[in-house]
Amino acid sequence: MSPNPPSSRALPPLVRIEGVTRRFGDTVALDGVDLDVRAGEFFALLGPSGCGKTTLLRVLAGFETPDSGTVSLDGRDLRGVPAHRRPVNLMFQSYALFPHMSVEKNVAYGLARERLPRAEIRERVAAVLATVGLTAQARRRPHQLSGGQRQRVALARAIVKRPRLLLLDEPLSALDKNVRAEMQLELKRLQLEAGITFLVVTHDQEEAMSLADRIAVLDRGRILQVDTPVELYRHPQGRFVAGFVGSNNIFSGHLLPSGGLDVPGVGVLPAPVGVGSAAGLVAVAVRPESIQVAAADAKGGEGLLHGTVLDVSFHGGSSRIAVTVPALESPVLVTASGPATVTAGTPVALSWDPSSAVLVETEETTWKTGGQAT
Ligand SMILES: Nc1ncnc2c1ncn2[C@@H]1O[C@H](COP(=O)(O)OP(=O)(O)OP(=O)(O)O)[C@@H](O)[C@H]1O
Repeated sequence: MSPNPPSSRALPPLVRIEGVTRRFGDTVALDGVDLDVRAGEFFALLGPSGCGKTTLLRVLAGFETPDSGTVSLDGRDLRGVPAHRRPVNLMFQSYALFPHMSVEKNVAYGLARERLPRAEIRERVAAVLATVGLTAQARRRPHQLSGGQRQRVALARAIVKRPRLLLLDEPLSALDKNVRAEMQLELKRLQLEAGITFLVVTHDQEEAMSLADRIAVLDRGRILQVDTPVELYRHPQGRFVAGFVGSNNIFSGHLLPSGGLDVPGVGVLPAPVGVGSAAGLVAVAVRPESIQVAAADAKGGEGLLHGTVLDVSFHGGSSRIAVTVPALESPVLVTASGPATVTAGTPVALSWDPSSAVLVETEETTWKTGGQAT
């Protein structure tokens, strides 16, 4: 069930970020960022290391002041509102638990500082510990807990204050892979139950895809695209997003008026249809699962990409095949369902439906995305 029913889309955003820029010396950490986050949304900021994700969270939390631009929450300008007076909570990467305090004391800490009545604190802490499944561990200290349990304590501590907005900086990065998958589900459940808007920062695209209702992709302090996971995957705007969100094969060439993409040294490949003509070099992306692989002696040669299997790996439900193609810098990646029928060293021909190819860059758009290689 979507926590963000269509009717809520008409509401004004919970968070509105307009033209926010933050520089550190010569580094432009945030470069004119505009972003709206809706109430009740699970929103992810996704981007490579150093793109400005943490700085944006710190601006929202009130730990960082933008050089220019504004941030408002529920329509209220946050300029001049100190961090502790914002209805916002930031959960740190390291969880920052007090080692000498029990789980329940860690969770109660923020409420005690607000001088709430003891009975209310006890009640709220007990309720939130039950929500995160830590009632039995209430008396333990952080070092007596597993990584996943520590993460739950940090979440409990953030949720118990009932913020309007919870900011999570790489919340699952300290956990190993299996626990991470479990905690992703847990985070989603908690978000729905607590009814709090979550803004999570991650450099892990799979994590962003599985958690978020919408994702903003950042690179070098700029937002490149804001969309649902499905839209980002299907319609990436630009080469960077195409290469960063899910794996992709990107071919550079010229679109032919008769159809097809003429890739220098390779030949004419199936290209997207209905994109009109674009002068100059363009980049076309084809997802690994859209590519069919066949033995190289398959009939015909038109629109086929010939290469040699470099590597095959089996992942349970699917296989990943890497194919080297002379004149292309990186191997072409193919995902086949089930075990692969080809082995390393086999000459193969690759093909795909033109409709599965997406035009992600033209010379006109290159400057907007910075034209990064992926
Ligand atoms: N206090 C600071 N002083 C100087 N430079 C800073 C400061 N904080 C951040 N930066 C720089 O600003 C840029 C953005 O940093 P930020 O921490 O926001 O990136 P990030 O996307 O969160 O990266 P990561 O995923 O590695 O945490 C980086 O180049 C970083 O070195």
